[in-house]
Order: sequence, then C-alpha cells, then structure tokens
Amino acid sequence: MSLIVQKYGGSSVADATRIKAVRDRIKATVAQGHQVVVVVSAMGKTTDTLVGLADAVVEKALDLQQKEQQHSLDQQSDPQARAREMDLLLSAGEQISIALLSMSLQSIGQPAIALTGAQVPIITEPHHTRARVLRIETGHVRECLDAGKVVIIAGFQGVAIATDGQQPTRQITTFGRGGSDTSAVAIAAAIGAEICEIYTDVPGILTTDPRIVPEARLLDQITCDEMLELASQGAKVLHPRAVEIARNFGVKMAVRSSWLEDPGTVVISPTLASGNYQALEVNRFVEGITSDRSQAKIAILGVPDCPGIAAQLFGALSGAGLNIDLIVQSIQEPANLNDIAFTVDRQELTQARTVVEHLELEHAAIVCDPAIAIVSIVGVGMIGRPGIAAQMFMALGKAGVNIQMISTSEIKISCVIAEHSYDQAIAALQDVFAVQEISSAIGLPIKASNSDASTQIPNQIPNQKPEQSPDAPVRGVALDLNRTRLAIKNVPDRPGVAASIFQCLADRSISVDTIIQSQPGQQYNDIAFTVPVADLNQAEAVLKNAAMELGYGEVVKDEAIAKVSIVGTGMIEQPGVAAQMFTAFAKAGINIEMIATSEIKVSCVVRQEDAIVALKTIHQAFNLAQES
Ligand SMILES: Nc1ncnc2c1ncn2[C@@H]1O[C@H](COP(=O)(O)OP(=O)(O)O)[C@@H](O)[C@H]1O
Ligand SMILES: N[C@@H](CC(=O)OP(=O)(O)O)C(=O)O
Repeated sequence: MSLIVQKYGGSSVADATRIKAVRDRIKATVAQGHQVVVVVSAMGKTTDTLVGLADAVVEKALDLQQKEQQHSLDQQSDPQARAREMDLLLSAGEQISIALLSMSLQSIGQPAIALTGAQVPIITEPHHTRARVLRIETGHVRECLDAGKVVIIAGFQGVAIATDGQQPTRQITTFGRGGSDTSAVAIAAAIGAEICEIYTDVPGILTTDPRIVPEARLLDQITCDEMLELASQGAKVLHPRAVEIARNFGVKMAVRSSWLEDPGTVVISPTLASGNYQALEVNRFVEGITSDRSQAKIAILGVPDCPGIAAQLFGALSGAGLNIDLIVQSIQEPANLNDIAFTVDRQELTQARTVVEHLELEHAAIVCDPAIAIVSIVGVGMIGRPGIAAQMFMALGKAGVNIQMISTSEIKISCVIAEHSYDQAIAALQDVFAVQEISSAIGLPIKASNSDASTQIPNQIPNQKPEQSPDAPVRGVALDLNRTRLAIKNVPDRPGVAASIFQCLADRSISVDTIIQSQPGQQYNDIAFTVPVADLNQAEAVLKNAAMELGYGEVVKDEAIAKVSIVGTGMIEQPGVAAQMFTAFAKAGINIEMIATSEIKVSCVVRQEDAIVALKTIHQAFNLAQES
C-alpha cells in the first residue's frame, strides 16, 4: 500500500459532473489499495470571480501620485489590512470544493474528511497573499488516513500563528495565484508520499501551451530545472514554487489529465536522503555563489534596433565555433539603437572581436574588456523573493564593487564586474549570504579559482548541476504575457545605485525579473527590467519618486511587451542555440527588444503584438511539434 497525493485543479472540479468524475478516480485509487490525500483548487474560475468582487467594492486611486500616497497611508495605518481580508475571501473558494468533494465521496460509501489549510494545519509565514509554507503538522492527517478516510485538503492556503501577543493569534493566509500545486507538493514532502500527482485539463506537460500551439508535443519526462524555468517564464501548468519544493525535497511528481488514464509527464526530481521539513519553503534562498574569471566581455554600442541584428551577430559567432556565455541586450539609447554585450572565453576574445569587426555593423562601437569576472548567486529559493537581488547589489555596492552588467534568471543573478574587484565581491557575497540564518544552515562554502572556468555550487548540496535531458537542446518554449517593462535612463554608474533601486521595489514586494543593465556609457547606464502587470503602476510611481534622490533620469514604462523563452538543459553543451532562436525571429521579421540568458534558458522581450507568432516560430524552429 502506498500513500499518494493527488491534486485536482480548478478546471477538474469546475462543476458537479466533474466533481463526480474526480470522486470516481479517487475511489479507484483507493480500490487499488492506496491511501489518498487529495488537494483541490476552487471550482473553475471562482478565484477570479472573488478577485473581481474585491475590486468592485473598493474605491480606486485615480492617479499614480495618489496611488503612491495611498500606499504610504496604507503603510501608516495597517499594511496588512486589505491583504488579510483578501486571504479570508479567496480561501473560501477552496473551502467550497473540498466540502463538495468530501460529501460526494461519502455518498458512495467512501469515508472522507475535508480540511482547510488551517485545520491540517499548514503553518505559513505571516505574509498575506504570498505566504510561504513553514511546516505541516501531519498528525491529524495520518490519523484520518489510518481510520480509512480519504483526506481532502484545501489548496493554496494555510495559517500563520503569531505568538507575540498574550494569546497566540491565527490568521488565514494564501500562497499566491496558482498556489494549490504548492500545497500538494508541500504536503507530499511532509507526509512522505510515494508520488504527488497533479491532475489538470491537459495530458501533461507539453513543449508549449497547447492552447496557443495545438501541435505542441507531450513530454514523457522533464527535469525539475527545466520545469522551474518554464513555469517561471509563463507555463502555468505548474506553480514554480511547487517545482522548487519537489526539487529541494526529492518529491516524485507527475502531471496527468483528469479525464485520461495515460501516465502523463514525470517531473524528475533528485533523490535526496532527507530534508528540513521544519522549514519547507524557507530553508534555502541562496544555495551558492558561482564565479567565473575565464571570460572576457565584448560590448557593441549603438547597433541598429531592427530585426536580424542579433541573429547576424550570434550566428556569425557560433559559425566560428565560439561559445557565448552571458548575453545582454539593452534598450535603445538613443532611440533606434541598441547595446549588445556578451561574454566569451578570454582565450577566444581576439577571434570573437575579429568576427564582430567583419560584420561591419554600421556606426557601432566595439569595446572589449578582458579583465572582467562574473559573480553569481544561485538558488531556487530566489523565486518570487524580490529582496534577494537588492541584497546582492547592496552587498557589492557596500564593498565598493561597481556592477558593469547584470543578467538575471529566476534562479540565478549574475553580475559582470572588473576583475580587480573580484576578491571584495566574493567576500561581500559570502558574508551577506553565508551569515544569514537560512543560508548558513546549509553551509555556503564557495570554490573559485582561475583554473576552474565556471565554478559550480558546492558539492554537498545534492544534484545542483542541472540534470541532462535525454534529447534535444531545447525541450520547451514559454510565453509570458503577464509582464511589463520599466526602463530607467541615465543611472549613475557607481556602486550602490542598483541596490537602492531594487530595494525600493523589494520593500513593496514587487518581484522583478529579467534585469538588464546596459554597458556603461559616459558614467551613466540604463537599467531595464520586467515587473508583473499588476505591479506596474506602483513600481513606476515608486521609481519616479526616488529619481531625485538616486540621481537617475526618466522612468519609461512599456506595457505592450511579452517575454518568449526557450528552455533546455541540453543547451549547456551545445553552442549556437541562442543564435538559432534569433535567426528564427529574424526570418519571421520579429524585432528583439531585450535578451537575457542563463545556462538553460534564453529569454527575449518582443512586442506583444508579435508574441503569438514568436512563440509559434521558435516552437517550429526547434522541431518541437508532434509528428502528424
Ligand atoms: N507547457 C505547457 N504544458 C501544458 N500546459 C500548459 C503549458 N503551458 C501553459 N499551459 C497551460 O496550463 C493550463 C493548466 O494549468 P491551470 O489552468 O492552472 O490548470 P488547473 O486548473 O488544473 O490548475 C493548461 O490548460 C494550458 O493551457
Ligand atoms: N484557486 C487558486 C489556486 C489554484 O492553484 O488554482 P488552480 O489549481 O486552478 O490553478 C487560483 O485560482 O489561483
């Protein structure tokens, strides 16, 4: 007999007929001799409806300034007040579905019990609307299972217990939209389930969203690292935090269709001996520091902002057999011109420079710098924690280290710095992240040497190197339409400024993604990044307010963008994958506005009107469609 956790999403329990179908599937699993814990989401679009109601009953701030003033008023009175009620409201959606499913099971003679997150209890941080799981007390759930009941738990919610007053208070918390997957995997980790099955309205994880690209192919399996990037870049089939927990605790996971018997997709997680179940979601923010002193930087300033340039450049470099590590393409300054900067192996700098010069990019200036170092912090726990990037930049700023280039992915933040600042940078990062209670708990030794080209995270953290996928370099592509871009012009090029900018945003819990800092010009550079649509106005207002103090220029927003990404662990070993993506865009006449790369992902910001074509184009370019 095994213990299985099954999660059914909103689409699977959208109405009474579907609830009955889910009930039958659960009953069949019990009949096979398994104990079953079920996690369910709110029925259909219930959560959206509740969010709409909340919006409809509050007064709206009219302009940005008012919004920011209102924000500071909120802060003076009770910053948690609205969020607290929002959690109460939204958690009700899941409460309806657990009760209905339990009654349905009971009606066919299957003992069952419905539990809210607080009744389990699932103990979370005291952060409303975005709480992380601290621990799950599994005693009551086990008793119910041993009594022969199916335990049905409300997804996406928990309880925060405050003990600072005389009487401990209990507050309902939620995990953020899509958070039921996280509930399921956290429960599976805490209770030691054999497998966590995520049931949804598609047959499993496909090469991309089948709603946009119907010929998307079902993947038999995918690694946690790949899934983490895909989920963070807009593939909503799994919540990134669920994948983070599966990866950290070695939870076996499968994504399957609620209507089919097919095996779906297995998400491959590492095999781990044990984990800290007392700190389920907060035990690892930054897992390690990596550094690379073998690279050199080439910046091409003032290239025309038109389709095909990136393809021409990186196509030529890959044609010459040169492997490019970090690529950053920043916004146009002045208009219609871009700066593209990238790093290559130092030994290959001269060759790379020759290739670039041969391209004769009109009016572009080529700047080479062999004396750089790349320092990065790595950790799946950085997802959705806006303060970590700010903390890194602050540490470097305080140590007097100037940041020349920044490139971020969801799980890695890399900064290009002058090589002579290397020792200070490493000491500062080690200091900040190692002394943190959380980080020190996992130990944070760093290895960094000249000889070791790319120093990886410490060995004692199991399975840190991305597991290799069996086939193609690109396994999936994702589209994120939930992002907008902010660009800050003329940011003074001195230590600490980036830190202050991102701290302002982190203080307001605004998650920043794809941060790109251009190559410094005349003591100034531009910083561009993306923020969620919902946070755009507040982020803009905050940054405009801080402009005088921090000494930067205009803050420009762009709402009509989309981010398109390719993901695959196989691209680590295969040069030219980025060039292939850029070439496909060029052929389709799609202009790339920003580029950010990590080892297993390349993301491009494009115009929103080009988004769907861009997604279809790269899906086809990497031969991801199913055979017809
Ligand atoms: N790569 C992908 N593979 C499968 N589904 C995807 C992918 N990218 C996006 N999706 C979308 O994710 C949806 C499932 O997630 P979601 O709507 O949250 O389901 P649920 O209601 O079951 O939680 C699918 O209907 C599909 O449109
Ligand atoms: N009901 C919540 C939580 C959730 O995870 O839902 P779903 O599994 O349907 O994506 C939401 O809509 O955000």
